[in-house]
Amino acid sequence: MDNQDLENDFEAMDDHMMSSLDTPLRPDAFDLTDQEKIKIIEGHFREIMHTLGLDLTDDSLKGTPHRVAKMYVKEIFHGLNPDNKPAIRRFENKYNYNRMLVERDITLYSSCEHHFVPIIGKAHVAYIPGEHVIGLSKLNRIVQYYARRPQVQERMTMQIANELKQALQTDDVAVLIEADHLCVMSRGVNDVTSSTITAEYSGLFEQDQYRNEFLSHIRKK
Ligand SMILES: Nc1nc2c(ncn2[C@@H]2O[C@H](COP(=O)(O)OP(=O)(O)OP(=O)(O)O)[C@@H](O)[C@H]2O)c(=O)[nH]1
Ligand SMILES: [Zn+2]
Repeated sequence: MDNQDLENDFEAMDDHMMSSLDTPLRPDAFDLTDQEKIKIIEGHFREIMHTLGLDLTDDSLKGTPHRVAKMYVKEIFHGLNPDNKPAIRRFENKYNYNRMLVERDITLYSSCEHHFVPIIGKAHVAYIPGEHVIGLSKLNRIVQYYARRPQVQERMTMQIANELKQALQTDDVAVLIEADHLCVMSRGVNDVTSSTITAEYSGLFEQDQYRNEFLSHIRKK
């Protein structure tokens, strides 16, 4: 293998690493309107319920296909559509606040992409402002946007960290997610006590001093 091959190989690897951070979407993912998606999903979900043997003329069940379809498109998978990405306005860091800002215990509801059952947990995020700050609630909104799609926890953690870096124009960000996966708790291995922790540290947070400060803040109650 000559140098050029090696370089091409690294580039391909880079591309792969970049794109593997994105939620896998079809190129024509946004050709349908929300209303069209709801209609199609409703039909498929009716089929699933019918196949399971449920009586769709029953008063309590007949609205379920539509409810599930609307919930998928408008609520729990709302973050698949980039139109729903939170608008984030950057403000000048007028106060020159340059210590750590931690937003802890952010409620996180997501869905496991392997089983389509809930992932429930908390996200803790931190950054060290450079020239810019953003509104506090935008940190929660970024977490919620990436949570509201079929996910694996590792990718969700990285997606949130990357978005924070872009929004805040700094590499000094930390994200830690602790979550319970219903697919582990209520089926399969049926383990109700284990939980999953993932973290991403970049910039100054790669240093022990900053990482430990972040960890001590999120441990305090
Ligand atoms: N790495 C990772 N794995 C996950 C996540 N959520 C669910 N999984 C795992 O995805 C795996 C899917 O594996 P399979 O063996 O195909 O699925 P399964 O037969 O239902 O597996 P069991 O859950 O062991 O019964 C399971 O081990 C899940 O626990 C996640 O966020 N990250
Ligand atoms: Zn799962």
